[in-house]
Amino acid sequence: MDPSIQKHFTVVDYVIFAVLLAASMGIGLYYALSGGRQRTTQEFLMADRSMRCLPVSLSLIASFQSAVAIIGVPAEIYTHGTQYWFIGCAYVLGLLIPAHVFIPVLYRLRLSSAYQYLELRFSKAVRICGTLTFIFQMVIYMGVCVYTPAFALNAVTGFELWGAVLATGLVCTVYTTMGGLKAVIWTDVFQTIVMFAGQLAVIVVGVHQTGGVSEVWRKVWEGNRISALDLNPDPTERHTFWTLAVGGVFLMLSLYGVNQAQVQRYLSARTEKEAVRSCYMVFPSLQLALALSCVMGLVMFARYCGEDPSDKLGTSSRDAMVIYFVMDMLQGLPGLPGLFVACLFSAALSTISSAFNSLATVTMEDLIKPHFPAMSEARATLLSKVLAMSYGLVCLAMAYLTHLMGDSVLQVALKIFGMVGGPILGLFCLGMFFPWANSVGAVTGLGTGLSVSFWIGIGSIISHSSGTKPLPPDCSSSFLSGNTTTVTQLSALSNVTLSFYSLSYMWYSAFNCFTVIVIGLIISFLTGPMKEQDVTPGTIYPLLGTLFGFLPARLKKKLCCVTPLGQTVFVIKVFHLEQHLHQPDKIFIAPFTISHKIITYVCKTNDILITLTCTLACW
Ligand SMILES: O=C(O)CCCC[C@@H]1SC[C@@H]2NC(=O)N[C@@H]21
Ligand code: NA
Repeated sequence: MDPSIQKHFTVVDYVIFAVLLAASMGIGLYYALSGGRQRTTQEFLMADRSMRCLPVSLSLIASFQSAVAIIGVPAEIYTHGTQYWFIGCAYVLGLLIPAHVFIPVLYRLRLSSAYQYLELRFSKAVRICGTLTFIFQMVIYMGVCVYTPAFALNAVTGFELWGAVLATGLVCTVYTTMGGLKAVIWTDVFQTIVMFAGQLAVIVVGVHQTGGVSEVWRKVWEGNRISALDLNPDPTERHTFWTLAVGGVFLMLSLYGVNQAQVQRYLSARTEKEAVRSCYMVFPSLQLALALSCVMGLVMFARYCGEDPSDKLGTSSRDAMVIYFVMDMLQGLPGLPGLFVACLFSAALSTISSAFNSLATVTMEDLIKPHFPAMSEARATLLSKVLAMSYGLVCLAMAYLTHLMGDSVLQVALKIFGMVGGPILGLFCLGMFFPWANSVGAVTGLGTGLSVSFWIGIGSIISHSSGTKPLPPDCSSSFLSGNTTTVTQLSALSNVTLSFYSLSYMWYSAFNCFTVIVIGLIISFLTGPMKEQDVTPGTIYPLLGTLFGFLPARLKKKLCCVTPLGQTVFVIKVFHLEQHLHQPDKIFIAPFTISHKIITYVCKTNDILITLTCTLACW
């Protein structure tokens, strides 16, 4: 780092940063000493299921909006243009489906851990697999979230790297351990406000110092950073409308539909309606968060016109460059650098605390309580606190692992979600939408999904086939070419495996989700599909019942009467004539809604009589 450009904090900045940490601790302490004083796991892990939709919705945003997005998205926009902004289109279905599919099923089962669903629907083994997969995903993700702000600060301000990591980790562990989910949710609310404030400050000052909005727009436009709608269907193309708006839906479902950190927030809402409303309220705030970080990237581009400050910064990472830009903008304004650092750490703390708390919850609910049913409430709560602490230490170790990953932090985080979150999403979809899926199919499907996802994920890192060359850095209009020769186009000439490895990481969630479902179904059919009566009521979401839901009432009435949570089944009963027992020895169940009338089609072959009966009513 060239000392002449090293940015330093004034006392005011340190004070603001310290105030942020103190405020978070204060909220944690308040909830440790008020209410039920966190004496029961219902309060510690589920906030007494008493939360209203506003704090829940702000906490839902905070959980997956960390320093990774605050730093990674501007770096992405600076390097590749605004194509990434199209991920905002994925937020529509990415929140509607959780609100109307996952929340109703999971809320009505009154769970504490999302993975209890897997035991109800499949078996304990499936639940354990789901829990362990979730723990693996969140521990790595937490490492990235702890490491990112510390690394970025160290790169620009010489801020002691591991000192910052320790400070963040410890503060977070303390208030999460003491205040439980209530403290985590209310600190998330406070930290989300600080996060937006910090980003806004940088944008306002940045635009002002770059010569005003029109000047910024001109440079950004001529620098070819406003990406057109890229409808290229090539799945190896890193960012296109399809990979972001469609692939992004599966990414959102894996986070906002079935991830324990979010499910726990839905379950902590007072009523199902409050939970659904909180999901709706996430939409505008998530769009705002996305817009702020994208605009920050554009302002940064207008400021530096894509020049590569690697030599000055001593690191080629665009992530560090974002901090350099911020310190450069806010340098002369005492307090603002401190505000941005507070914003960075707020984003990190709110994500890490959510991760800690959800990890402690699933470890208690899924791995410990089932083996120690007689454990006293006091001991269980104490153990939950010890778990939160130990996860804090594990994530510090994972922070170091991130140091080795090298990729842009946004890319690392999104890859983790795709590689591990995708298969978990597939497991839940297999359970909810396919009643005849069984436990063997579920476990095999998950195992296959994870193996394939790591094969692609690690393969892409080793073969360096992922990633598009950055856009030409120049601001002048001469670079309006825009057709960047991507690595993948070159690789198209090579054999299939390479292009298999160069599948865009934005398709990982969708691809892995479908792998789990397809393998899960095949194995289920081979090992004897589940029978209707064996499926726990309330664990199936009758897909077609809802798809038909939009039909006019008259037609719907004719098609199927509406009963709450009814199971709609299409039963195929196979009788072997010689037995004449009329005892079906095979029943296949599919969640089709054809009609509630009992229609029996009989087809006689030489020795088998098959009756198709469509029964019952739809959702
Ligand atoms: O910020 C992070 O820690 C992770 C990167 C963003 C995660 C995804 S991207 C789509 C969705 N929108 C968000 O704000 N977070 C998630
Ligand atoms: Na956060």
